Amino acid sequence: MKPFNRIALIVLDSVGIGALPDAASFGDVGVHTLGHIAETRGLSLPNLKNMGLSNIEPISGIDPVAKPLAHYGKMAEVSAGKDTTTGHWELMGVHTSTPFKTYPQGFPTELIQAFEKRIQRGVLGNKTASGTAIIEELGEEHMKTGSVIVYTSADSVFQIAAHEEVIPLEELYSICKVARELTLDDRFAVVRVIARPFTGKPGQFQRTANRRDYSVKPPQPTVLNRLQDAGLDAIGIGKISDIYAEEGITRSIPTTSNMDGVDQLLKVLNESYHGLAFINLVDFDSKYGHRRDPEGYGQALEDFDRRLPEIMDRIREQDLLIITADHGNDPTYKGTDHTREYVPLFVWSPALSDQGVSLGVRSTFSDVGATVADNFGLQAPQHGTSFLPELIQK
Ligand SMILES: O=P(O)(O)O[C@H]1O[C@H](CO)[C@@H](O)[C@H]1O
Ligand SMILES: [Mn+2]
Ligand SMILES: [Mn+2]
Repeated sequence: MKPFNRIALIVLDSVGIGALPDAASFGDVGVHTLGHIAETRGLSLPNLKNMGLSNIEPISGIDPVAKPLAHYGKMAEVSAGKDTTTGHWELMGVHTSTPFKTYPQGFPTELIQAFEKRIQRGVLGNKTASGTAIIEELGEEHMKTGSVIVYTSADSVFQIAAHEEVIPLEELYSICKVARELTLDDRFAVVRVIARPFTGKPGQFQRTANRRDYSVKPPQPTVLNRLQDAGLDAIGIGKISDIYAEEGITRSIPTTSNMDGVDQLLKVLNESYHGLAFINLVDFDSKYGHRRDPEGYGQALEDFDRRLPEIMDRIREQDLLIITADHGNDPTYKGTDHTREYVPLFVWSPALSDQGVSLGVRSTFSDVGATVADNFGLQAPQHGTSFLPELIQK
C-alpha cells in the first residue's frame, strides 16, 4: 500500500466503549460511556453509525450497518492508569507500568508550605474535589484573601484555581510553573499541574477556556519525537502539546471548545502538511463526563457527529483519518472520575475500500502509534502493532 501523506488523528476525550477486563481493579464495574449515554437519553449519531459504531459493539438505539464506511474496532489500555496522560502516551507507543502518584488525602504539608512561600500567597482547599464544586465552596474566600485554591482528583494532578480578576492569568501561569518545579521532585512526582482560571460572581462562577496543563515529559521518545526527528509535521491541536510537554510537537494550535477544535482541524486540513495532525476534544470529558451529565455528553457527541461529514470532506485520497479516545468517563457511574474502558477505533480514507472491515480488539492503544510510524517509515515504537496491513484498499 502506498503510504499516506497525512494522518489526522482525533481523540474524543473520554469516549469509552465498555469496561476493560481489569476495570474492577480500578473501581469501575460495568462502566460503558457510550452505551450508558445511549440508554439514558438516546443517541442520534448517523455518521458514526455509518462508520460502524454499533458494528464495534451494539449501542442501544443504533443499528449495526451492513457496509460500515470505516475500518473499525476497539482498543484495550495496558498501562496502569486511566488518565489522559497515560492514555495519550500509550497511543504514541509509551506504556506506563507504574501508576503515577496520587494524593487522595491532599498534598503533603511540606510541599504546600514550600509552594506558599514561593508564590507569596496562601493555599485553600488542598483536597480531592470536583473543579466546579470547589470553586463554589472556596471561590468567595479566595476572592477575599487572594489565596489560591489547590485541589486534586483520582489522577496525578495538582490543580490551581483562581479568579481571573483576583489573580491575572499571567500570574496564575507563573504560579503553576512554581508548582511544576516543586512537584518534579521525585518525592512528590505529580504528572500534571493544571491552571484552572474562572470568572463571575459567587454562586455563578464559570471556568474559562484559559486552562493550561503543565505535564512531565514522557519517559521515552514517543512516535511524535520520531516524526519531528524525520522532519515531518506533528501538529498538536487543543491540549495535545501540553499532554506531551511539547515533546515532538512541531506546531501547537490552542482551542476553546470542541467545536472550535473541529474548526481548527478543518483549517489544518485545508493546508498542506506532511505528517500528523493530532487533536484532542476535551469537552466530552471536562464539561460532561466529570460533571456526570449524560444529557450534555450526549449533545456533545451529536454535535461532533454533525461535523464529521465536513472533516471527511477534507480528507483527501492520500490522507488517513483515525478516530479514537483516551479512556472512559461514564457519566452515569458513581463519583466524578474517569472509567477504565476500551476505546473505539475508526479508520477511514477515500483510498480504502468503501466497505470497512473489523480490526478486532486491539491489545494496546499503541497500535495507533505503531501505525503512524509504519506509515511514515519511522522506527517502530516499543509497543504496538501497525494495522496498516489489515486495511483493505479500494
Ligand atoms: O473536576 P475537574 O476540575 O474538571 O478535574 C478533572 O480534570 C482533571 C484533569 O483532566 C481530572 O483529573 C479531573 O479531576
Ligand atoms: Mn482524557
Ligand atoms: Mn478528565
